[in-house]
Formats: sequence, structure tokens, C-alpha cells
Amino acid sequence: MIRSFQDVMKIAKERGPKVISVACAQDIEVLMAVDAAKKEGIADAILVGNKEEIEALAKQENIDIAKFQLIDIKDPAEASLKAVELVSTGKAHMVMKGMVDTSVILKAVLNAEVGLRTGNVLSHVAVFDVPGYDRLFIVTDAAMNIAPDLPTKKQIIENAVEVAYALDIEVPKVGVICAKEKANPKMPDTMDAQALAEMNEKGEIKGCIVGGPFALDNAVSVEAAKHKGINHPVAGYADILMAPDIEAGNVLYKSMVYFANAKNAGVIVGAKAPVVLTSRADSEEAKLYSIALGVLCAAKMF
Ligand SMILES: CCCC(=O)SCCNC(=O)CCNC(=O)[C@H](O)C(C)(C)COP(=O)(O)OP(=O)(O)OC[C@H]1O[C@@H](n2cnc3c(N)ncnc32)[C@H](O)[C@@H]1OP(=O)(O)O
Repeated sequence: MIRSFQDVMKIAKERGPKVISVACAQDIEVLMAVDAAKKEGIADAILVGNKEEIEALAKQENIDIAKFQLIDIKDPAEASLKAVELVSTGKAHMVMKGMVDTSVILKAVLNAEVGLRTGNVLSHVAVFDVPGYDRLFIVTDAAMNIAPDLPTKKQIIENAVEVAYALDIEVPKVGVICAKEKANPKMPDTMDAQALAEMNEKGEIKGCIVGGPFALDNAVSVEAAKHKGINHPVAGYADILMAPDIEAGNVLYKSMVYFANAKNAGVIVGAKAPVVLTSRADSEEAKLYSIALGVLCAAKMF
């Protein structure tokens, strides 16, 4: 059972190593994370970006980057396209965001010629190890789909379920998070949550248990769920927390990190390969864990 990022790292060593192409690698935490991933034997890296800046940062932190292939492209959009192309042409197993805006790298991932589209929805999945809890939490979508409609939400759940499988969770429990636990036509996300739970009951969303609408407390706290009289297998036991939109998802993500001191990792899934995507402000540790999570996801695909 994978219960912590120590477990994720251990399993990534067994299922790796994989090759990662880094878009705009001139980011000190990213360089430290890929260096650590190489030393841990979970991933090798191809660095794409501003050569002079990458070399200067590496020198500053005593990182021997001679062991990595380095492709000098200064423009962030071009560097992102090159990093993505390395994956679509089979030279790398996954791509990682460096010092580049999220929307720039996502546009490269969605690029019609060299991108990694599959025809499915791509979505962001974040994993958190929150102090005081005995399991990892998966949060989706904090970074890609801005205001998903019902069919998109269905695929966002399916993508998160695949990540849960990569983390060896056999039957993931999905809590569809809203502001309250009763469906209310004046609150459209609660109606979507009810519809998603019904789709799961009818077998239209398979391989998991979906419950909702839930307020966050009812999804993660058995006591809170009991107090509200909610009797559902997901209530209090959710593995996956699905946010109604990017604003709620992103606030939940940053709250976990800044208020709860959670350790975190993040990937975009639904594409031909995982895209390791964290916040630029995330720590080197979060970036290393994200590479490890990407390795587990890639190991399911390649
Ligand atoms: C959590 C830590 C990191 C962060 O904090 S991130 C911060 C917040 N995140 C962001 O700012 C990114 C939010 N999302 C976006 O900016 C945009 O949705 C995104 C992903 C860049 C796409 O925008 P555009 O390039 O303008 O795309 P578009 O809507 O015109 O669509 C272009 C083509 O791509 C397709 N597409 C867009 N989103 C997709 C998805 N999720 N899955 C699959 N396909 C998708 C879209 O259907 C369109 O296809 P086509 O060209 O019409 O065939």
C-alpha cells in the first residue's frame, strides 16, 4: 500500500528509470529535482532551455549537468514545443514544466503537430501527503480545465482514477466537492455532482466509487459525515477530491501546501505521456515527488 511519498519514491525506483524532457530547465528547484531523480535512479533528463542560465544555476548549486543532454533554446514557447516533441518522437517518456508559464507549456502539449493529444480530456492531478492522515489525497483539477462541463468532469474523474491505480489504490473513492452535500438547482456544481454519482451507479463511470455532492469535510472526515447523517461509502473516506472548477481546485491545492504543510506532487494526465506540472513556487522536494509520480504514471503506459 502506497501511503506516503517515501513509498512513491520506493516504487518509482522499482518501476523506473524513465527519461524526462524538461521545458525551460533554467529553474534551480527543477535542476535540483532532476539531479536528485538521476541519483535516486528513478529518471534521466534531457534539459531544454537557456543554456547559459542553466549552466550558471547548476554551477551555483554544484550540480554536474554534463551528465544530462542539453538543448539550447531560449524562447519559452519554442523550448516547450521541443521538450514535448522529444516525448512524441519517443526520445523521452514524459515532459516536465520548468521556468515557463503553465499555459505556454500546456499549449505545446495540445499542439496539433507535435503535441501529446489523444482525443481525451487532459487534466491535472495533484497528490498530497497531509500530516495527520493515513492515506494520500488526490486533488483534481487545480491547473488545466478552467470551468469543466459535465462530460469533461466525467473524464477528469476517469483520469484521476488512472493515477489512483498507478498509486496501487484498487477501487478509488471519489468525492465530488461542492459547497454543500445536498443538490440544489441554484448551485449547478451540486447538480453535476449528483449526476456524476448517478453515472457511477449506472456503470457509466467504472472502476471507482463516486459520491457527491459533498462539502469537503464530509468527504475527508468520518466524524463530520456522521454528524451530518451522511451514509455513503465515500463519506469520510475519499481518496480523490474533485473540485468544481480550477479556482476551487487551485485554492485547495495551495491551502494544502501553505496551511496544512502537506507534501505534494502534480501531473497532467489523459495525454500520450504524463506531463510533470507543479507550481513554480513549489519546493525542490515537490518537484522530485512529481517526477516520481510521473514515473509511476509512465510505467502504466510504456
Ligand atoms: C497547480 C499548480 C500549477 C498552477 O498553479 S497552474 C495555474 C493555473 N492554470 C492555468 O493558468 C492554465 C489554465 N488553462 C488554460 O490556460 C487553457 O485552458 C489551456 C490549457 C492553456 C488551453 O488553452 P488554449 O490554448 O487557449 O486552448 P483552446 O481552449 O483554444 O483549445 C485549443 C485546442 O486544445 C483543446 N483542448 C483545450 N483544453 C483541453 C483539454 N483539457 N483536454 C484536451 N484538449 C483540450 C481544444 O479542444 C482545442 O482543440 P481544437 O484545436 O479545437 O481541436
